[in-house]
Formats: sequence, structure tokens, C-alpha cells
Amino acid sequence: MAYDAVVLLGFGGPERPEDVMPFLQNVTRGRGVPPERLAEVAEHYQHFGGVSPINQQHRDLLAAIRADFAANGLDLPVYWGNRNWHPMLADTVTQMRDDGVTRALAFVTSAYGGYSSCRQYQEDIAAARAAVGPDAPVIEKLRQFWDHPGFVEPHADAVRSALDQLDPARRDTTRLVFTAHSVPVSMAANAGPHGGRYEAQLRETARLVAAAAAPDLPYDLVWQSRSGPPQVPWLEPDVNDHLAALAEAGTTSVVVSPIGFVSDHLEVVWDLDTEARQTAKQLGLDFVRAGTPGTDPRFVAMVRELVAERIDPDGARLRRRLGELPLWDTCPAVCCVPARRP
Ligand SMILES: CC1=C(CCC(=O)O)c2cc3nc(cc4[nH]c(cc5[nH]c(cc1n2)c(C)c5CCC(=O)O)c(CCC(=O)O)c4C)C(CCC(=O)O)=C3C
Ligand SMILES: [Fe+2]
Repeated sequence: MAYDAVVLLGFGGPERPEDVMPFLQNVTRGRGVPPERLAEVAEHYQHFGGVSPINQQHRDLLAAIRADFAANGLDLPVYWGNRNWHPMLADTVTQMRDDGVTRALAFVTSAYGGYSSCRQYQEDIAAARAAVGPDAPVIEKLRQFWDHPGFVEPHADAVRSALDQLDPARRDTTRLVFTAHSVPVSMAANAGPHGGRYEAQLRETARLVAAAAAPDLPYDLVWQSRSGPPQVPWLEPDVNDHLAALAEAGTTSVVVSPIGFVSDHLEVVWDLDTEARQTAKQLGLDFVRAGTPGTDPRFVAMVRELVAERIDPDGARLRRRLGELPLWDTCPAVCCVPARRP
């Protein structure tokens, strides 16, 4: 199968104060997020002058991918479009069509299965193509990469450097706390063709990162950034509640590692670096937040490797992965169907 382009598909974020509300409306349209929650999240963005770091992180990743492709002789143009903010994917697909692209691969900035992390991006692609019309390029999503060494190793190194900042005399009472975006329990139950895939993949990534970074330390997987109406159950415990439980049980020091994400965007710099850090301080816990892959060369090279394994007629032989969960290129049509909303 011949491909003539790659597109980086991101979440997107506002870059001016006046963009914050329209961005949040795009994110939450039809999703039953109460206005109080929206106002609260708008505050988090305004705290940073209305600028989410995520678009610049997408730009940096785009530049790094282009440089890596060029340095390794992969001659494919790389485009960038977002789900929720400019450049919107439909505009990018229009440009691709105008440039004569007919068949492209999409690298999505989420490693996992599940509705928000995988299926919704495929819906974004379908909607953008429908908006462009019958001559829109075909766009196929690259596979989930939760256990790829290019994702796991940068997270593990980040955990190691975070640990170096903690008091070694307290190692016996130090713990790793991995976090990912909480989702509604019903969405987690529907993730993947047999359910539970988002959580199962996160547990595997946590296991792999912990084993590589600090096999002697206990670790947990907990959740952050809960949204939605209060009566709808979401995955728990929340990272802040978990820190309280750890402090109560004698933990003195934590490394918090956001394995659910690929860059230090607003959910990281607000929910962890601001809120969870504050919680830890109140509890008297030593707290260091571990970094995310960002533009780590191994992560950037992973994008090229994912493309290479898809282009190769016998791509399975090129696959690099550390875990054991089932893996596929193309999701079955039934997976991650949206939870029915009340
Ligand atoms: C699984 C998952 C990921 C990881 C996969 C991936 O990375 O794609 C993720 C990433 C992100 N989520 C982000 C921001 C937001 N998420 C929201 C709301 C929601 N997220 C959900 C899930 C996820 N979200 C869900 C189930 C909702 C409820 C509404 C709905 O059913 O869709 C809201 C609404 C307000 C609120 O928080 O209530 C905002 C502002 C940003 C950008 C940060 C920045 O600007 O730097 C990023 C990368
Ligand atoms: Fe989110």
C-alpha cells in the first residue's frame, strides 16, 4: 500500500484568552459537562494567560518528526491538524487534498485505546474527510503505542531523574504514582473490542515504566482531571485523594509520572504541577513530577518506526514492543463505541 503523507493529529489548545471559551465549547459539545466545571477549567487556562502549552508542543513535535524523517530518508510530507482548536483537522485535510495527497497515515498524540484516546480521533478523521468531500485523502490511524520502547523508555528515564531529586535516605518510604486522564466508568468499560482496554494498557505501561526505572519501589496507577457531572461515576481514586491516603499510610516521598500523556500540556502543568503539588505540600509529602516524552528523540523516532512497520508488506517483523496485550493496526468497528449518554 502506498502512502503519500503523514498527519500529526493532536488535541489542540487555546493560544489567546479569547480562544479559551470557544475551545472549551468545542471540547465539551454534546458531552454533558456542567457549566460550573467549564468555568473552573477556563480559570485554569486564564491562569496561564489563556495559552495552553499544547499547540507549541505539537509544533515542536511536528518539526522534530520532519527532521527525523529527513535524516532517515523517509520522504513523506508531514501535516498537523487538531481535534479541538486551530489548525483544525478539516482545514489540514483540505490543504492535503489541494496538495494532491491521496492516502495518508495519522499519528495521534495518545498512546492508548478507548473512546477519547482512540475512537474519537478516528471520528475526527471521518468528520474532516466528510467536510472536505469525495476527493479527500484516505487517512489511516497508526497503531496504539502504549508499550513501544520509544514511549516507555523516555517515561522511565524521566522517572529516574525525578527520583534523583528526592532524598535517597527516604527511599524506603518513596512511591511511584502513575497518572492518566480519568474517564467515565462506562467509557472505560467499553474501551477496546472486549472492554477495559484503556485501563489494561495503562496498567501495562505503569508496570513497564516502573520495572525499567525503579523495580524496588512500589507503584500505583491513579487518575487525574476528572470532568463531567458529579452524579456520573468516573475512574477513581483521584491523584489528590490518593496522595492523602499514601501520606496517612507512612509514605514520605512521591514521584508522580503522567504516563497517560505525551507532553506537559495544561492537564499536567495545572492538575499535577499546581494542584497535586499543593496537595502534597499540605500533606508534608516530598513531591517530584516526572516529565513526558515531548520531543525525546526516541519518541520522535517511534513515529517513523510506526510508519515503517505499516508501509512494510511484512510489517509485523519490524514491530518493537515490550508488553503482551493484543495489538492490531486497524481497530474493529465495534470497539470503544461511545457510552450512551443520559
Ligand atoms: C482520555 C483523555 C485524554 C488522553 C488522551 C488524549 O490526549 O487525547 C484527554 C486529554 C486531554 N484533555 C484535555 C483537555 C480537556 N479535557 C476535557 C474533558 C474530557 N477529557 C476526557 C478524556 C481525556 N482527555 C473526557 C472523557 C472529558 C469529558 C468530556 C468528554 O466526554 O470528552 C476538557 C473539558 C473541561 C473539563 O476538564 O471538564 C478539557 C479542557 C487536553 C488538553 C490540555 C491542554 O489544553 O493543554 C488533553 C491533551
Ligand atoms: Fe481531556
